Amino acid sequence: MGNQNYNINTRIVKVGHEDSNKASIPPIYQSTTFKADSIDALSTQEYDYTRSGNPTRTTLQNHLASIIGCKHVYTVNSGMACLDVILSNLSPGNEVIAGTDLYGGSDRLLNFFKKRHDLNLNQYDTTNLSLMKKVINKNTKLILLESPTNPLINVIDVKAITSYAHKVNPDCIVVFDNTMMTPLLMNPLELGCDIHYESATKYLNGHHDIMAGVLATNRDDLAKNIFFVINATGSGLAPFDSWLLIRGLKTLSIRLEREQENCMKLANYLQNKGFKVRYTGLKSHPQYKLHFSQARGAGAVLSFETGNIKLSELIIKHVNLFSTTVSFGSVSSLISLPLKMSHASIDKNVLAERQFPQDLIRLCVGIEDIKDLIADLDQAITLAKRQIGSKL
Ligand SMILES: Cc1ncc(COP(=O)(O)O)c(C=O)c1O
Ligand SMILES: N[C@@H](CCSC[C@H](N)C(=O)O)C(=O)O
Repeated sequence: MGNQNYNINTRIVKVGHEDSNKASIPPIYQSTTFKADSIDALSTQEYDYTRSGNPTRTTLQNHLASIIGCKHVYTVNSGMACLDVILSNLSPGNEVIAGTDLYGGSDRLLNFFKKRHDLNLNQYDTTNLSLMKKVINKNTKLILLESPTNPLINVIDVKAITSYAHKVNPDCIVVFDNTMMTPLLMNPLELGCDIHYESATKYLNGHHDIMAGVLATNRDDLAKNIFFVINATGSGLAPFDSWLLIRGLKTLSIRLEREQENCMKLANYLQNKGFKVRYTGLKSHPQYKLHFSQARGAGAVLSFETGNIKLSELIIKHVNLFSTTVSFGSVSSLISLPLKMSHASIDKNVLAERQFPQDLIRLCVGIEDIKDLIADLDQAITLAKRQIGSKL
C-alpha cells in the first residue's frame, strides 16, 4: 500500500527508508563526503557532498512530501532561509506584493531585498480582497501570503487571491507561509499556491531544539530554482537536524491536538475575563468562517489586548509556567510582547503607522495541564491588575 493511501496521522508516523542493516529508525549520515566508485561513476551517483545532498536529508524530504502530499520538498536551516531562497530567485525590479501584517523577520528580509536588490516591493492589507484585486496586475511576479497572521491572527482568503493572481498573470508565483498551521491543518498547494514554506523550528519539530525550514512545490521549474540556490549557497538542513526533525514530526498530530485544545480553553478563559482575544477558534473571530473554509483547525497561538501596555508587561512578569520568549509550536507554553520581541525588527514608525497594538500579548500554548496554565495566568492577571490599580 502506497503511503498516500493512508490518512495524514498515519503518514506522519510512517517514515519510508531503506537500510542495508535493517535499522528501524533512519540512520544519521553524519558525513560531508561520499566516495566515488570511479571518476566516471561520480556523475551518476546520488551523493557526493552534503551541501548538494545527504541521505538523511533525503529521507526527511521524502517523508515531508508524503505528509504534504506534493511532488518536491527541500529542507533548509531555518524558516527565514526558505524566504531567502525564494527571493534570491527574483531579479531587480520584479514586482512583489506582501502583507503589511506578517511575521517581523519576513518583513525585515523583504525590505532588505527591496533596498539592496531593488525588488519592487509593495505591502498591502492582504485581508482586503477588493484592494488585492486592484493591486495585483500582469507584472506581479510574486505574492507572499501568511494566514492566520502572526501575531494579529488575521485571515486571508487564499483561494480567491491565488486564483485571481493566476488569472491576471499565469506566471505569478503565489507563496504561502504555513508556519502557523502546518500541513496537518492547512494545504496551501491544494488552495492553488505555487510554493508552500514553513518554519519547522515551530510545530513540525515541536521541541525547540533545532532551527529548520521546509519548502514544498508541485512545479518542476520552481523546484529546480529552489534547489539551485540551496546547493549554491549551502542552506540545506544538516544531517543531525534532519534526523531530529524526522523524530519530532512523529508526534505532530498528538501534540497539536492537545495544544489546540488547551489554546481554545485559554481563549475562552481570557474572553470571559473581558480581554479582546484574537483566535480563529473563537466563533467571535470576524473571519471564523473564512478560516475554517480553508483550514482544519485554529492552531495554538492566540493574542489578546489588555488595553494597557503596563498591565501587559506586568502579566508577563508575573507568570511562572509560561516562559517569556519568542517562537511557538513547542510542547511548552510561551508568552511574549510581540512589539518588543518577535516584531521588534520592524521599524517603530512603521509599526505605529500600521497601528500595531502595543499592549498585545501573544500566547503560544503547549501540552501542559490546562488547569495549571489557567491558574498561572489567573494569578498573574490578578497580581498585575492589583499593581496597576495601586498606581492609579
Ligand atoms: C510565520 C513565521 N514565518 C517564518 C518564521 C521564520 O522561521 P525561523 O525562525 O525558523 O527562521 C517565523 C518565526 O521565526 C514565523 O513566525
Ligand atoms: N531576534 C529574533 C526574533 C525571532 S522571533 C521568532 C518567531 N518567529 C516568533 O514569532 O516568535 C530575530 O531578530 O529574528
